Amino acid sequence: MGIRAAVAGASGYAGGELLRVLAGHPEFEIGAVTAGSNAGSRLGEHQPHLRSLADRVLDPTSPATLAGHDVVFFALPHGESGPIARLLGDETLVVDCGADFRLHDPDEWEFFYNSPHAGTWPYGLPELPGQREVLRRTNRIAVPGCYPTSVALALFPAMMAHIAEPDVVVVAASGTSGAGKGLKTSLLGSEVMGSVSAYGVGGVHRHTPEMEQSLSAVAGEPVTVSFTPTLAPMSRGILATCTAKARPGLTADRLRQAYAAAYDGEPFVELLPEGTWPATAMTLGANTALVQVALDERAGRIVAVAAIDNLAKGTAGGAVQSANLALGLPETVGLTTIGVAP
Ligand SMILES: NC(=O)C1=CN([C@@H]2O[C@H](COP(=O)(O)OP(=O)(O)OC[C@H]3O[C@@H](n4cnc5c(N)ncnc54)[C@H](OP(=O)(O)O)[C@@H]3O)[C@@H](O)[C@H]2O)C=CC1
Ligand SMILES: CC(=O)N[C@@H](CCC(=O)OP(=O)(O)O)C(=O)O
Repeated sequence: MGIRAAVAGASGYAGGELLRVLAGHPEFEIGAVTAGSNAGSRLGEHQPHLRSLADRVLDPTSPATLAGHDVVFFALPHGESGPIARLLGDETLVVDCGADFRLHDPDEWEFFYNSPHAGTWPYGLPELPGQREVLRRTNRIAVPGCYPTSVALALFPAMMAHIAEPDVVVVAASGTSGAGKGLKTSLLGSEVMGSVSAYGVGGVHRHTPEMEQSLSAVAGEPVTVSFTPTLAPMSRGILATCTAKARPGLTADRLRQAYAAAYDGEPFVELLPEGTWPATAMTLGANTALVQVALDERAGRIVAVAAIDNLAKGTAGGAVQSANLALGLPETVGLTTIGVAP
């Protein structure tokens, strides 16, 4: 008998990707699959690509339907997981793909999410210094946001090596699945196709404090991030272009050495060969983050670029990677670096 896992929010994009990963994972057995307004319907109506699970019926999302599992993955809108998670016992590993438990500072939470802070759980990004050990000893995991995953992986080596000033500019492009399944006019095919647009401009996007939290912890000093998200006409993928002023005397060799050292032996993050730049298409369907870095000597800035699949390393793959650690399994089991193309 495998590790029994429930997925709350199974009709959504993140829930669907969790089920795709779990269905191919040798240690997991899929238990309850739950939803909100779509409870009572067949999973196959919402996730037609998950053929072997098509006849499963979605239960309502409640402590009763989620009880009795070894692991519960939440893929609900933020604000929805906290009240239910509190009622699950310590014997259950709870992994929240939503934002509820990511931030340490309650004031930052209230400012960006306009609701009371639910609390803080260990952050599910094993690549951050010391985080793997934290995740091996926890029964609660806050999965990072998709943009913050890409930005932390692009910049933490520079912050850790103290070769970058703590003042960062990020422009990142996301595919439309990042916004979830909810219908929004700006996400209609006719609006998105053939155009790239900025949104959440001017320090108002809720992922900004999460990026600052990770980078500040690694740098050992407050790091400010000016973040501009953009929406690109693709269904999956994030390409984050991040720059920070270089500390005096930094050389291109020293910069590359810092990144090579940080990612040596990492199973899911690859520093690409010099001259090759990440593209979202290189990561689709894989739990991979691809990183490249250069020193812009004219401007005196470090330029780091990361590509991920927002639903894979950016959500479900990252969630399973962290859950593997918390369950004492090999970190890589059930996850792949082999993507799909075109
Ligand atoms: N999409 C992405 O790239 C990423 C998403 N995440 C996070 O994952 C979570 C889910 O996102 P995503 O899959 O994109 O969103 P979707 O809108 O695609 O799916 C939301 C899911 O939550 C269910 N749901 C909605 N409201 C309620 C409720 N009140 N009670 C119970 N269930 C409810 C929906 O069920 P129903 O169909 O019945 O409405 C659906 O299953 C979010 O917190 C998001 O921030 C994190 C990183 C990246
Ligand atoms: C394209 C798009 O709209 N992206 C979403 C990313 C949010 C996401 O999924 O992250 P959370 O887990 O923090 O909700 C946005 O900018 O709000």
